[in-house]
Amino acid sequence: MNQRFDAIVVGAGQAGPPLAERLGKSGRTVAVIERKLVGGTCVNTGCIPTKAMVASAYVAQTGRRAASYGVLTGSDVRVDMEQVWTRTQGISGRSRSGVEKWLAGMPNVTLLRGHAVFESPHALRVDDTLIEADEIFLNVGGRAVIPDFPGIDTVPYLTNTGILDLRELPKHLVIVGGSYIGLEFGQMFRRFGSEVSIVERSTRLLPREDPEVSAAVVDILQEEGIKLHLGAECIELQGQAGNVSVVAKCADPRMEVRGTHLLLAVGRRANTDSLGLDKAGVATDERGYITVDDQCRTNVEGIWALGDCNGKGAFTHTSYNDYEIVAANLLDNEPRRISDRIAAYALFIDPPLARIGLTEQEALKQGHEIRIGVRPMTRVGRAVERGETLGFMKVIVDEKSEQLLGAAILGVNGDEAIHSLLDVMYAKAPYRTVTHAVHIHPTVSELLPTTLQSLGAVSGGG
Ligand SMILES: Cc1cc2nc3c(=O)[nH]c(=O)nc-3n(C[C@H](O)[C@H](O)[C@H](O)COP(=O)(O)OP(=O)(O)OC[C@H]3O[C@@H](n4cnc5c(N)ncnc54)[C@H](O)[C@@H]3O)c2cc1C
Ligand SMILES: NC(=O)c1ccc[n+]([C@@H]2O[C@H](COP(=O)([O-])OP(=O)(O)OC[C@H]3O[C@@H](n4cnc5c(N)ncnc54)[C@H](O)[C@@H]3O)[C@@H](O)[C@H]2O)c1
Repeated sequence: MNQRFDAIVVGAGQAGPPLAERLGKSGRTVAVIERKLVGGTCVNTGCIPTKAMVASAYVAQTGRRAASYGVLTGSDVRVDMEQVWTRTQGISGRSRSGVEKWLAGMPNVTLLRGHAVFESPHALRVDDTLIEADEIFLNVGGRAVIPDFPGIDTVPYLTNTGILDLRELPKHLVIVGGSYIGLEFGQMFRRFGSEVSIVERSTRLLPREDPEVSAAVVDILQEEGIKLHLGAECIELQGQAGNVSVVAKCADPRMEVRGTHLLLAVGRRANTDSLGLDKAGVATDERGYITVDDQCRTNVEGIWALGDCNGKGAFTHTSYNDYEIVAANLLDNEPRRISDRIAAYALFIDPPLARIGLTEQEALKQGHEIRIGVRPMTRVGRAVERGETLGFMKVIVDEKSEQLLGAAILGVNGDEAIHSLLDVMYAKAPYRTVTHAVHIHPTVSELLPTTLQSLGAVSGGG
């Protein structure tokens, strides 16, 4: 059977549905093809379920600290994983149904279920149906990398997907990978009551961040009893269900970490290997990401790639921004570009690490003359009042342009407060816009002007 549409969107993740709506409203007939769950990674196995679980973990931790606030709870804090699971699935499921209803109500849009594979540049096969269109938008996302560690075929492991199905608390969770996924799950399960060990190849956690950020995150996690094993080279897996071992053979000294459950969190890869891209002539890079220009256009006329699969971002907000860029260029005659985007992300441990723009290391490497302002959260009134004083704020300013180059807030409410700096960066306004602004007392944001008034000496440039 053959079906023809004006446009096809492959994948109903973060960019596909809003783009389908805009295309449908423009009068085009649109097919959205989804092989699994509408909403993609974020809604079903990523941001939404993990942040729901992080919330449960936060309450558990606050419960343990209750007495220090003068609140008497009367018994030890215990976590019922079955109830955490039910709550998490409820939040994720309601979000998915919302996207399903939204798609069903879109004018000119048809949702087709199945795995899409190219047969030619403008035709995709879904089971026994050939679907054709002049315009094709790929929003196929990614999945967890499964590393080829010796033992991987015999030792049971979890990824970000399987760990969400746990209904009982692991006694000892061993995590390979000390970045976003490893650290968010690591702290969360520690707070639920598991022993947690994190095994990381690099000699420091979050190696892309400035060293003092990595060091402060180490302190936060170790303080909660998480065991960190850094510099873990040449990993080999051993054991069976309930008794797993991660051995780092080249570490000096050789490391062996035993536990009951194993989570692999060593990165993501694009879902481009089963898409038949060769039949369409669509180019990918050496890691399998679809090559795109500044407007998400591939090398083939009439084919675009948006979201995680193009390798230009790895977050929900970057995927959504790709939709905005494609819609602006195609439908609104507005030349929006990926390169206009400022790096922004948060790691949702507690306290969160929020990051925008350049790190200090990146700014220096790019030859900027910079000035740095730092303020510990112990000197932020709101943090003191809340009894959550871990972390610090750091701002990086370009000496010549007087513009903000980047910032990090590792601290309570940092994930919200950082946006006032991000908006000033988008406005390309001088940093004094912030120092002259009057912020609300008592908030974390209130101390951002003060931090910018205390910039240190100039460094770099030469
Ligand atoms: C554990 C975890 C936590 C995360 N937390 C955050 C967070 O807090 N904040 C944040 O910004 N980001 C977070 N992310 C990242 C975020 O989830 C992704 O960046 C985002 O979901 C990418 O969206 P996307 O639209 O590119 O792809 P996806 O959401 O992955 O959607 C792609 C869709 O395409 C479908 N598909 C793939 N191939 C085909 C095919 N051939 N035919 C038909 N359908 C196909 C898939 O089934 C999927 O539904 C997290 C990720 C993980 C794994
Ligand atoms: N808060 C958020 O926004 C959020 C949360 C979770 C995930 N995500 C997204 O998911 C993506 C994937 O996250 P991730 O944490 O799996 O990957 P990542 O690429 O961020 O980090 C992988 C980590 O595993 C380590 N590693 C790689 N190979 C290893 C090996 N052989 N042995 C030991 N350690 C090894 C790396 O050094 C690195 O620290 C992120 O890039 C992010 O975009 C975002």
